[in-house]
Amino acid sequence: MSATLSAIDTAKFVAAKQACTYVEDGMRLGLGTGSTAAWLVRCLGEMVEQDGLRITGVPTSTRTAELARQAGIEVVSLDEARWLDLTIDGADEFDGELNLIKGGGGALLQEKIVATASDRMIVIADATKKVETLGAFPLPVEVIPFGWQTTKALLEETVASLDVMGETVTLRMDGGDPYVTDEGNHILDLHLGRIGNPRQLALVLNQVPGVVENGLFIDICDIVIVGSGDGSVSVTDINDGTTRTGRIEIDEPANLFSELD
Ligand SMILES: O=C[C@H](O)[C@H](O)[C@H](O)COP(=O)(O)O
Repeated sequence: MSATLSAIDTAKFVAAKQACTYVEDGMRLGLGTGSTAAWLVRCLGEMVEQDGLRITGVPTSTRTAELARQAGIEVVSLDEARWLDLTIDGADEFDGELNLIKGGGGALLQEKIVATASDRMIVIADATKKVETLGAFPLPVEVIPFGWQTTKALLEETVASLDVMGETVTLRMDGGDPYVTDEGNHILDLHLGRIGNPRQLALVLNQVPGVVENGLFIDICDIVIVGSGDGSVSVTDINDGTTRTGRIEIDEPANLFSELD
């Protein structure tokens, strides 16, 4: 096993490390899902173990719950926590207004509920996630299994009348079977190419019977932290309109990397 992080893992790691500077003792935290959020969970676990940080975490998927427990983080349900100080999560795309596409890993429903129940949401990402206009990444929509083909047809009809480039809708598969979310639902991926009006689309999609939630996060994210392979980070805060840059020193990547396996 190599002790050197790849540029993409370094970018994710430094973004996660920078996000940890927002975490204070006693906080109730929403813990995102995905490869970037996994770095966050590892970094938080290290702070719990080495610095005695006391936090409770509400995971946004069974995968993250398992990872958090392994990292020594106290895990509670959202109903136990009720309201959270901060949620830190990854994203598939974000634009200049910090609107997001999420759900590439299938966890959008719990992620949106948890982020919405938080005082603040921070997204951690590498630079590939930044886009001028959302939509190159297929937009995930969680639908109930009952009548999903009818829901798919209704979604195709719906997006055809909106300001988007493509209209193809595909059922996400897992091997030979439809992908099943933590809530027992399926995911329809909307290949839109370009989303002209994400705010309108987010509202319209949720009007289609069978749709549980869509992966557009509008007015939910407060801060985006972008990490780079050289250890630099940029922090954009939508509330005060600032972007700051800095650098994270990566002193012991080998130790953190060894926890990946
Ligand atoms: O459902 C998954 C989540 O929305 C992830 O946060 C998103 O897909 C980004 O994942 P990653 O950090 O692995 O690119």
